[in-house]
Amino acid sequence: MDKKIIFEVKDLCKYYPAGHGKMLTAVDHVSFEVYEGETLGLVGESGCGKTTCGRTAIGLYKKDSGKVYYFGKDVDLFSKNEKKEYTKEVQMIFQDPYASLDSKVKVQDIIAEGMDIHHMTRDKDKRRHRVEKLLEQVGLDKSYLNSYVNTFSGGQRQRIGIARALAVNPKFIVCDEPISALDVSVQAQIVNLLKKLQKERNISYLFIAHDLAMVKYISDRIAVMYMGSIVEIAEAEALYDHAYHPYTQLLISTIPIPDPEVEENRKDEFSDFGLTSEFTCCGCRFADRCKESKDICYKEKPKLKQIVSGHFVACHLYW
Ligand SMILES: Nc1ncnc2c1ncn2[C@@H]1O[C@H](COP(=O)(O)OP(=O)(O)OP(=O)(O)O)[C@@H](O)[C@H]1O
Repeated sequence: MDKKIIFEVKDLCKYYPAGHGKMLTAVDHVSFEVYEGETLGLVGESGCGKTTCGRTAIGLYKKDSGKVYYFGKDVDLFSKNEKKEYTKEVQMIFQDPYASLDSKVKVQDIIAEGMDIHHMTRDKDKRRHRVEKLLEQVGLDKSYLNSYVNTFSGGQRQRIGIARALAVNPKFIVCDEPISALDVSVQAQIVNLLKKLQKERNISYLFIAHDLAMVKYISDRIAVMYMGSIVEIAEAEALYDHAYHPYTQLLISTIPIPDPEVEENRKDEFSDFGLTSEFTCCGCRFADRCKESKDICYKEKPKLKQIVSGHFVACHLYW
């Protein structure tokens, strides 16, 4: 059976003013699709544009160019009602559960915020009952209803953030590094909760992360981002078994191995590349860091092309 695409971006671009009349290309002609019920991981180093990409894709930031389709329909052509439905069905879970939840607002009002905005119920008992159910679904006691989050741990706060997103029955959630601000001991719990909820509700996720081990665990497919562009996209297993792009290979090689000797040698290997954020106006942005770069890599930006079924790579080494 064919998988259904629920969300798609084509040639998405986002620029930021960078002073002296210059613009920073944070998202550079990015295209991807998200299937119903799947998790698409989006990985890359800090500052490569993951957050900007996620936020621009769902309209939290205004795009400079490109198209976004939801269930095949161009979101720019939505009617007022379709737009309302879209903003209900597409939600976001934020990186920092301390900054994203107002500590002066009661838990039940935080969770019910979207329900109130979308007038989902005017009946106070029904509203409370629904919030209690959501608290249970995210693994919190319903007695927290009238509490404030300032006494909560990071993990508990993130569960509230998840309940808030779930309250409006979303079909697609952008999870922006939802575990990176949490203790390692609770990270797996939150990821497992997201997996459980996805199974129960057939939600699709765009899961933004820089922890490759965790993203492999949660994702069906993974897109690798480097300086604003997607350089490789494939099924999670395929990407880790056989990464084609030299940048993906480098990223995978930096996943920690619990052996101090191996780690020491690998540190040297990684530092050879040197972290550069210089802008290459044409050509592949990874060329300066790539051990295998050729002339063409400095002249022409490589296009994302399918190398084997379902596995796309933007690299001149293969064409
Ligand atoms: N509001 C803004 N104005 C100007 N530049 C910005 C703004 N927001 C982000 N940037 C820049 O855009 C680039 C991409 O940032 P973004 O936060 O999207 O990356 P990221 O991959 O999500 O990073 P991180 O993992 O650290 O959150 C960075 O160079 C960042 O400094």
